[in-house]
Formats: sequence, structure tokens, C-alpha cells
Amino acid sequence: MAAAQQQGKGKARPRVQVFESEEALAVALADYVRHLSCQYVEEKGAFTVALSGGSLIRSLRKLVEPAFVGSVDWSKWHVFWVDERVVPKDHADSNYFLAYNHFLSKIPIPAGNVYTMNDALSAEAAADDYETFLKHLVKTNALQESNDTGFPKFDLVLLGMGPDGHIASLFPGHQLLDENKRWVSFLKDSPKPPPERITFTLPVLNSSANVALVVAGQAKAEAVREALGEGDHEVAARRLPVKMVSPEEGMLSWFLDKGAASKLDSS
Ligand SMILES: O=C1O[C@H](COP(=O)(O)O)[C@@H](O)[C@H](O)[C@H]1O
Repeated sequence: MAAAQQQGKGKARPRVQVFESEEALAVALADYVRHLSCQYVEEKGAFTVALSGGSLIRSLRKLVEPAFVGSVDWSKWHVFWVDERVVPKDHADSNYFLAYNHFLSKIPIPAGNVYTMNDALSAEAAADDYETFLKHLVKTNALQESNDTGFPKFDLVLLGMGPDGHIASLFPGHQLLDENKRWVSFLKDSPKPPPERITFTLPVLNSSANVALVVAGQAKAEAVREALGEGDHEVAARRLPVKMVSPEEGMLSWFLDKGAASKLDSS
């Protein structure tokens, strides 16, 4: 359905698109990801994507359907995780397991291009391990670095949002929202189970070339209204982490269904 605001670069206003249904959102999301994939593969021969867990994975379903699956060069994809739960990879709570079952198992991405967090380590060690690995990829030019921030620059970060406004494993009021040095950090007190998690930090999310916020359902309408409303002073933003997503030099695109957008003024 309708597009709302026009996007710009960097700190410009995000693009906000509202769709009649989650089904229509999923089709538009597939088209958006396919377009970026083609663009980056053509430009630099690779496409680096960081996935969230949760409902985002279901919203990616169209990308693996016949209308889209054949027009993506999956061999050039490099897949990362925005956040992970500290559980074995075959555990129902694992973000990798979810992505594998509903997305990755259906497409021919080379196994060596799928970069999971190490589930044999403690939360601290797994965060260190993933950060060290990302630094190695940057050093070897397999992953770009942001000239502006010195943090890694993913071509696309796909974020979901919880009803409380959390993104990745960055929760309202949590001290990790202040982290400005680490690339990957950990927490053991997640308010949403399971408690132990590993997560990209905000500077990494905000150094990406493209960030998509994919949000469906009425349960998230209040957080969407607050996030897209006026007045982004720091206290409000720390209460609603999604408000702290603001790419330094990249583009932010919201994909909303009617339910999620139902408390926005224009809807
Ligand atoms: O716990 C998590 O929650 C968020 C939001 O999940 P959703 O199911 O409400 O969309 C998700 O983006 C994150 O990756 C996950 O670890």
C-alpha cells in the first residue's frame, strides 16, 4: 500500500512504509532485500547481511519463494547475527535455529558464509569471540569498515522490534545502551527469556549502510507511535531503544503493517 515519508541519507528522516497486511509487508520486504542484494553484488561482489531473530524471520518468507528466490545471487551472501541467545544451536530459543529452519535451509548460501556465534562458550567469551572474528573480517576486507565511525559497516541490518521497543538484545533502560566501544557485547539479565544473550551494540547498528525495521501487529503499535513521534530526547530514547537506531551515514527504512501503524497520526 502507501508509502509515507521519503527517506534521506544519514540523519535524515527515515522512510516509513505502511502496508495493508503483513503479507503485503513481506512481499515488499523481499523486493527491498533483493534490490539491495543485486546492487551490492554488482558493486562489490558480496552482500553482508545481519539478521535478527523473532518475527523478522517469518517476514522474510517471501524471499525464498519462487517469485524471488531465483533472482538473488545467494553465493555472494555473507550472513551474520545481530543478536543471539546463549543456548545450543539446535535449541528452540536459538536465533540461528529459527533462521536456519525458516530461511537459510531453503537457499544455497555457502556454509562458510554463515557466521554464527559460538554456542560452546560463555556469554562473555562468545561476545569476545564474535567481535574478534568481525575485526578479522574487516582487516581482511571481507567486511567493510565505516570511515565515519570505525565500526563495521554491514550492507544491511534487518531488525525486528519487541512491544517494549527493544531491538537486537538491547532492552529499555539497560546499561548496554551506553556501550560505545565494543562491537559485540553480552547480557545476563535480559528481561525477555532466555536471560543470557550476545548482541551487536548500537554503534554497530548505526554504522550500517541500510537498516530495516520490520514491525507487524497491533501489540507493537504504541511503541511504533512513540518511536516515530516527535521529541527524541535522551531519556525517552533510553526508555525505547528503537529510538536510538539512527544510522550515521546510512538509510533507515521502516516496514509496518496496518496493525503496527494503527496509532500513527496519519493512519
Ligand atoms: O528477543 C528478541 O526479540 C526481538 C523482537 O522479536 P519479535 O518476535 O517481537 O519480533 C528480536 O528482533 C531479537 O532478535 C530477539 O533476540
